[in-house]
Amino acid sequence: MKITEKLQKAEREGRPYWSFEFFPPRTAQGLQNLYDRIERMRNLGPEFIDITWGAGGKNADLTSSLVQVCQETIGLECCMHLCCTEMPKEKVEWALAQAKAHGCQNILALRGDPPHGSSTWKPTPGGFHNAVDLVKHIHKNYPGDFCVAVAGFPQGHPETPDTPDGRHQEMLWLKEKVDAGADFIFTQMFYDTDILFDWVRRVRAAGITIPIVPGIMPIQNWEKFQTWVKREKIVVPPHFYDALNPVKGDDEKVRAVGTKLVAEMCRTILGNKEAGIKGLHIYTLNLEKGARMLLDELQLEGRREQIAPLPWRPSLTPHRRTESIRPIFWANRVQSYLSRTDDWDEFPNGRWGDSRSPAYGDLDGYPVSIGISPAEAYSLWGHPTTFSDVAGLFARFCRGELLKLPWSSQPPASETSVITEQLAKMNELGFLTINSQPAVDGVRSDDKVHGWGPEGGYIYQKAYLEFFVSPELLSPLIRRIERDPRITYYAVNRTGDLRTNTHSEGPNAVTWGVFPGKEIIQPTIVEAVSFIAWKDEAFELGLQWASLYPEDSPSRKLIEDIMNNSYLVNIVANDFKDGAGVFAPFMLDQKDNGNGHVADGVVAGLVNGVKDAVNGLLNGNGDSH
Ligand SMILES: Cc1cc2nc3c(=O)[nH]c(=O)nc-3n(C[C@H](O)[C@H](O)[C@H](O)COP(=O)(O)OP(=O)(O)OC[C@H]3O[C@@H](n4cnc5c(N)ncnc54)[C@H](O)[C@@H]3O)c2cc1C
Ligand SMILES: NC(=O)c1ccc[n+]([C@@H]2O[C@H](COP(=O)([O-])OP(=O)(O)OC[C@H]3O[C@@H](n4cnc5c(N)ncnc54)[C@H](O)[C@@H]3O)[C@@H](O)[C@H]2O)c1
Repeated sequence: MKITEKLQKAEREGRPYWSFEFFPPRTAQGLQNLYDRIERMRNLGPEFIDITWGAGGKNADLTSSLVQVCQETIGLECCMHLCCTEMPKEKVEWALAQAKAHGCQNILALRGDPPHGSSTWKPTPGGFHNAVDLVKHIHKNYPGDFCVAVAGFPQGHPETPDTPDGRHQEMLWLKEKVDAGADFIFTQMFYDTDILFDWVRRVRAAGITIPIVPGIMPIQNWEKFQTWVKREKIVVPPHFYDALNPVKGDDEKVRAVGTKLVAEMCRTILGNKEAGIKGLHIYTLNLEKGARMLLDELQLEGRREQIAPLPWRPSLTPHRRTESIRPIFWANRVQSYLSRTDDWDEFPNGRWGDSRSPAYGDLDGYPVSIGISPAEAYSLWGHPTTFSDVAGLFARFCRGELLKLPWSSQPPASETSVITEQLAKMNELGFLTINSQPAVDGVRSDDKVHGWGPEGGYIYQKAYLEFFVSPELLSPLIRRIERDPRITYYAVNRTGDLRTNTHSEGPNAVTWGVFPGKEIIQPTIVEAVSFIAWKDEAFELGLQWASLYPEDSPSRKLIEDIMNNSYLVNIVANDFKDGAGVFAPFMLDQKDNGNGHVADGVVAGLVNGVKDAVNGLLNGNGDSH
């Protein structure tokens, strides 16, 4: 069924509607778990769901098969996102034909963000320039088959100048999409309803009468909230921060307070007669609880009553087909570990979660983006021309003298202060760090530096380091790491050459908390699958940094070379009682005695940033066998 018909029906019945957005998960296990989650979330009564389109057609197969399963098997009306980025017409044809074959009658026609490795959008030869071209193409080639939605930006599109002329021009382009046959508008996320209402007024004044469906991003935890707000440059009203700042260290409280704030925002939207908005589109980020809590808080009319329970049938997830009793008791506790609760991956969402979670890689529905203009990059990082210039930037960041790196959008966390000098030295030695945590052996959960989670608990961490390094420095480092059985590592280059000394594919918990009356909470893990999924993003960010410099410039070439040649490495010092152990293989303070220690003057040489000298020395005498 077309979404416009569903919206008209809800309006005739005088009830609000809501819908959910999901993205194709990054890992196979995440996908399997998402099917079960969507099936459960069907009971929250969404009028329809939509599935995002991976940047540049990446995961196009996955978007298409998610649409198929949701439409045909789970029985939810789907809207498939479709972008123009890196999509020649044949690929667009394929996607539309598949959607039609799967019974999907709704497409969100988008231009898409710039392709991988580029900070500006360029059309693909033989493809489309703007969303409007896609809208026209769909109606011309599939007359009557699809209801077509388009995107609208209450705060203005980031590429449009924020001036009266810019805003006027953007409205004309939105009107052009509508005149080309768009049936309704999904908005970008926002938290300021005044901005939304002002935009709706301008949309209506421009003669656009089609329904507007506002995009609502629940506040799931502090990190995600911050990431999205910064990434999309979303204006947040001061009362949001007044309420969230005091609880930002406790994810459970952030979600509770955030739910109330967002619910109040939704009530304001639905209650504004002039705007005439009748429903909400919830960006779930593939998580269940935020959407559920928001709908519970809103108590919208028609919630639950309208939903007939699904008849029991085997799970869509193959390894759960043998489970015979659902949903409360499971046949086999170990096998059903993941589904013991519907929110096993919700709290607290750690630095990087469990790759089995459908929510793993939640930025992946959208293109990876460094989110920085060339001008900002030059002012932050200048124009590096030697490896030591780059290493110097990393070292300065670790010492708190630089606000951002392409991989680190915020200054180092306070917990990093205890290892600042070691990190800075590592960078000067050629190990470009992008992530770290010190070891922690049972500090209280309300500790100002290392604490997190509910009151009355204790926190533990294994020391962790993640960095880029040249193959020349990697080999001796690995030999030194392998002398200490307490240290595990993964190293992978851009093309996927993986080295590790781990013997298990399963997760290695690196942060865990013990709290009164709860299971152990293990928010941060290291494991091969998520590391491999993450490495694409890590290298991509570096290449985007390079692309901010003009073609053929020394800075672009230098950073591209580093990304193309380096390995991304993570190491875990599993003995969390030995805080210094993680730095031992780097021999930050030692002198060479010809027996496995760095040669006299090498540190000084490295500090001066003479990369070739470093590599030569470490290869020649810095490493022993
Ligand atoms: C609800 C929503 C869902 C999204 N889902 C996805 C997704 O699944 N996958 C993904 O990769 N991205 C997604 N995005 C991001 C989106 O692709 C980007 O924000 C993109 O930059 C804009 O897409 P658009 O369809 O609005 O493009 P367009 O309407 O083509 O606009 C792009 C830019 O060009 C300007 N413009 C518009 N028409 C013209 C014209 N005729 N001539 C010249 N300039 C013009 C606009 O003002 C704007 O600055 C989504 C965004 C929203 C709001
Ligand atoms: N290994 C994996 O499987 C995997 C998967 C996904 C993401 N990640 C990592 O997770 C990060 C995103 O999580 P986050 O938002 O918690 O990260 P973050 O940028 O907030 O940093 C996490 C910790 O690393 C420290 N840190 C930040 N930049 C650093 C740097 N340049 N050098 C040394 N330490 C630094 C911070 O002080 C903080 O303690 C990514 O940057 C990536 O490194 C890893």
